[in-house]
Amino acid sequence: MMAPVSPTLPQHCPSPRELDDLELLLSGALAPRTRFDDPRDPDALVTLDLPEELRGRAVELVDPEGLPLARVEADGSLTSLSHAQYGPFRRLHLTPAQARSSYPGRSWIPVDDALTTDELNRLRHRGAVVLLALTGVGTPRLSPVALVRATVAAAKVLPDAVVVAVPLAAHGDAAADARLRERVVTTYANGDPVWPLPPRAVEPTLTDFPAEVAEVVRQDRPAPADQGLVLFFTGLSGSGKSTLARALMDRVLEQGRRTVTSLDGDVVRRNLSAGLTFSKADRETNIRRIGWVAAEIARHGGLAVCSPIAPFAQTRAEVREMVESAGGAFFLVHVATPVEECERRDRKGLYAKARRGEIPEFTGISSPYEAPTDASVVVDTTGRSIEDALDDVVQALAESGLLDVRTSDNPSRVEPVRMAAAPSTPAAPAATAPVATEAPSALARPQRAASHRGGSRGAGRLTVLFVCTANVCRSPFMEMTAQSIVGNALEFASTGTEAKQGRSMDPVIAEFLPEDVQNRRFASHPVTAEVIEAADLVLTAETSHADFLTERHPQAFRKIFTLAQWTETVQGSDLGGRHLIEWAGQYRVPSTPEHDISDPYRRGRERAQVAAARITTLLQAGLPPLTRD
Ligand SMILES: Nc1ncnc2c1ncn2[C@@H]1O[C@H](COP(=O)(O)OS(=O)(=O)O)[C@@H](OP(=O)(O)O)[C@H]1O
Ligand SMILES: Nc1ncnc2c1ncn2[C@@H]1O[C@H](COP(=O)(O)OP(=O)(O)O)[C@@H](O)[C@H]1O
Repeated sequence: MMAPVSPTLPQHCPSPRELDDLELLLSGALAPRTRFDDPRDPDALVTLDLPEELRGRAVELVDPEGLPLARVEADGSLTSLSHAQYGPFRRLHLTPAQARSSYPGRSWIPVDDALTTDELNRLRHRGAVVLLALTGVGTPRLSPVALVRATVAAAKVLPDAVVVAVPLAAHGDAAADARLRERVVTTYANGDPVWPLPPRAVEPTLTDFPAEVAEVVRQDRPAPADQGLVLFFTGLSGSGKSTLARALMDRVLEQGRRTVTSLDGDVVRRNLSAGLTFSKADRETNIRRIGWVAAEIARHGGLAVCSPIAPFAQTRAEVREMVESAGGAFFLVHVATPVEECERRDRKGLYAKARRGEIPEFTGISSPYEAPTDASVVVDTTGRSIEDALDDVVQALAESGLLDVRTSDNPSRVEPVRMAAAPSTPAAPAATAPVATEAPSALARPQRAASHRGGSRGAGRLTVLFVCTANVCRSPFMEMTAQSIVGNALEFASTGTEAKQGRSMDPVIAEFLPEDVQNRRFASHPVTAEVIEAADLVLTAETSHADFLTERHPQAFRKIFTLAQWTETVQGSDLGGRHLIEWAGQYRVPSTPEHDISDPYRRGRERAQVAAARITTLLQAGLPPLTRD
């Protein structure tokens, strides 16, 4: 009997294990148990863990999508509200009663792994059989869906076999789970013979299965290098998580074998976790969100690189669990740079603020960081170059068999460049990284078929792309002023994150263009992946433009700066051209709100004049170094 859905009851989504148990309780497969925490459950296995505030109350149990499944009373008794309608192989999920009426008089074979050719040969002599695929959380060595697929494939090899799927979960007590399994199988067989397969002496290999079964097993257990993978960097602010994560992503992208999704702490907080604070609860929510997204990426065989602080061991463990249950591998990198070094770097000035009490709950100062005990690799970046520290991660990854991005055979690898001139921050990397004595090697550059706006790329000439919002005011002003400053030494283009095609330049700011470029024709262009790819350097008006581009074109992040950030970064460097861009990509000063050139469009002549003057000053300082060899 189905009870009507009650809108007034509090709802609760049970864990995957509890959902499996619920299905079997409602189907009668766990008889004599009819409820969670049933006194007739001698092993107290089938339990329901309700949140404190719901205990002792009637509650509606819902599936992860909110479909009400059952009502559980204060005494634990259950009333079915609806049955799960979908899910792979749902048609094979029969209740014991349905199975009995559909398949009387057959032999029952409990199955919890793909069946080998030998095992199937034994079953050939059993006549009509039901292969009872026990697919619950934590039981099969294959994923639940793959177990059913493998069992269906195996049934086709037999003369007369059908498949019934039962989500019999494991509860963490091997002996009690074995008793429960026997009981469930007996309930299904209902007096018909049960033929368990004998235990295996050795683990089968792919050649031990019939071809169709082997194919299912192969797909479900990909080689480590083909598995979904989550690289999770954890450590204090300023420890080097983002730097190492980015450098690693570069390696992956250079290889071109895999795509990669970046879930950087700062970027996630501006998007997925916008509005969250740094309280313990909000940090946990933040990390769980990252974990959820990363696990979904891993589920589809992708690679996610996460770099939040993630200070709590329990939440990191939850992420590991999410990723592993999605079939992915979880590789934890502890960037263990001590707080003293992070504070000395203080790239964002946050430690100083935290010391002054201006930032409450700052990790490492006034909020805890629980160092992992389960890291796959631990890297202290103090006094080491980025490449050197990265090598620890790369080596450990290669040894794990999960990902090999070693580059000894890769001629395009750029060795660390000279660091004679560090950016103006006191925590300049020159202080922590050894100075390489050799001259920087030339960058190997991919051949590009198309160049922006049809302009042919001159021999070795660098292309600088300017970006603002609509490509009618700040970025065209940058493009034309840049041409006036350095002439043909560099190639320039501009675009906008929300630009339309073919709009002309704002006449108000155009008034302030240098004379030699006044009255040039201009038409706006929306940004495209090709435009970003074709540029050697991308300079934006505001941080938001740089973020916009970096999030959509993560492989280009090294060459994307705000104009003011670029100019500040390269001041004092004696490098030039491509080497300068490469160096700045590694050692940029952090972008700050003060770097933004705010939009003067339609805000009057005076604002336009201020913006024009600032852009001109920045270009005069930031472009000439690019023309050096
Ligand atoms: N109170 C406090 N504690 C720690 N960090 C703070 C805080 N307030 C702001 N920030 C800045 O936020 C970045 C850390 O965000 P995360 O999302 O990685 O933190 S957490 O994992 O949720 O704990 C961190 O960036 P990273 O330096 O990249 O780690 C800081 O710049
Ligand atoms: N060996 C190294 N590995 C990583 N970062 C380093 C290293 N040496 C110096 N640094 C500097 O330390 C800072 C680390 O900042 P960041 O990567 O943003 O840290 P986090 O993401 O952990 O906050 C950067 O300025 C980086 O250039």
